Amino acid sequence: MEVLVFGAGSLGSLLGGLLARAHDVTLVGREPHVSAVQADGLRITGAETLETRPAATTDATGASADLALVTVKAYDTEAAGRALATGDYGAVCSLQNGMGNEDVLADAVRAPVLAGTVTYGAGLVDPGHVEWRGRGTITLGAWRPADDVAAAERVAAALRAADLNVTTTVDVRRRLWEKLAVNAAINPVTALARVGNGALTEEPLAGLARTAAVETAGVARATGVAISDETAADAAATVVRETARNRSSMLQDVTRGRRTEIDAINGYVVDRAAATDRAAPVNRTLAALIGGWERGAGVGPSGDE
Ligand SMILES: NC(=O)C1=CN([C@@H]2O[C@H](COP(=O)(O)OP(=O)(O)OC[C@H]3O[C@@H](n4cnc5c(N)ncnc54)[C@H](O)[C@@H]3O)[C@@H](O)[C@H]2O)C=CC1
Ligand SMILES: CC(C)(CO)C(=O)C(=O)O
Repeated sequence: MEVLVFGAGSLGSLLGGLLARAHDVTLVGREPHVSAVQADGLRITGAETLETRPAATTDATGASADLALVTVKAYDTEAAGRALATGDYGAVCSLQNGMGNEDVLADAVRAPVLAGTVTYGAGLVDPGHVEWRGRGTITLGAWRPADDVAAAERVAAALRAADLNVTTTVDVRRRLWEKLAVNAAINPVTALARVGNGALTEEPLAGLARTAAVETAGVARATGVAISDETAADAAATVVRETARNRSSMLQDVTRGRRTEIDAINGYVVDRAAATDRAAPVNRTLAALIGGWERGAGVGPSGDE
């Protein structure tokens, strides 16, 4: 299969490198990473060590592939959609955190849009070198009911052919909302308190994170997605325990002075709460504090290094 990975940063480089074991992969990224991959290939270290040689480019204009995986940060999805709209793809699949990405892509491209959640962990440590920080699972599904569910099965089979751990779901919206509850609970609390994920096992941060997750579940239900308070709270608490030694992506962003994905996480919860006449005071406060920091620190607009 021809696979284009739009957003060759941490996650995109890891998945693109792993997929290159079985498929014809092109990474779309930025310099100096792209030149390093073109010159010396891509090195993966960590959970496994391997060297692969995907193609790499900074310009996807007019490209075509059986599958485009989107792995840019949420604030770059519109630009990714515009670039992908110039090309021809069998399917376009977002593997990003946060909500709203799939709708942006579906409005931009003609191909079926798939959504996926990823619990693999990755970090780009040097140009041409990505660290595989955790094995995980990819859960995929078709975004719009009219989209071909068979496309999700084809993509899942292709990813499995490269030894990725993939499941499919007929209810990917629910899966995305569950992940949203986890990110809404952990990311801003760790970023604001400047603590690793494990600190959220103890009060007062445990209670704050739990309230953000439960509030997110209430907003999900108001939009027609059935997630119980317990499911959301337990999902967040489980991820806190399983990733106790990790620093969340939002904590890493604020400590590096980079834009965060707050708008697509707690900001999204606040928007959907307003649209369904619900209150989401904890998510609103967390979003306002991180958003206020972003404006005060002058980060963006692309958030890139
Ligand atoms: N890093 C991880 O372990 C995981 C990340 N995610 C999610 O995956 C998404 C990506 O995260 P990361 O890989 O960590 O971010 P990242 O910032 O490392 O990678 C994104 C890359 O996209 C590139 N990019 C953005 N716009 C571009 C454009 N127009 N043309 C070419 N390249 C472009 C940037 O240069 C950057 O290198 C986020 O939504 C994140 O929340 C989800 C699970 C795990
Ligand atoms: C699950 C979690 C919170 C792990 O750190 C994450 O997805 C992130 O840091 O963005």
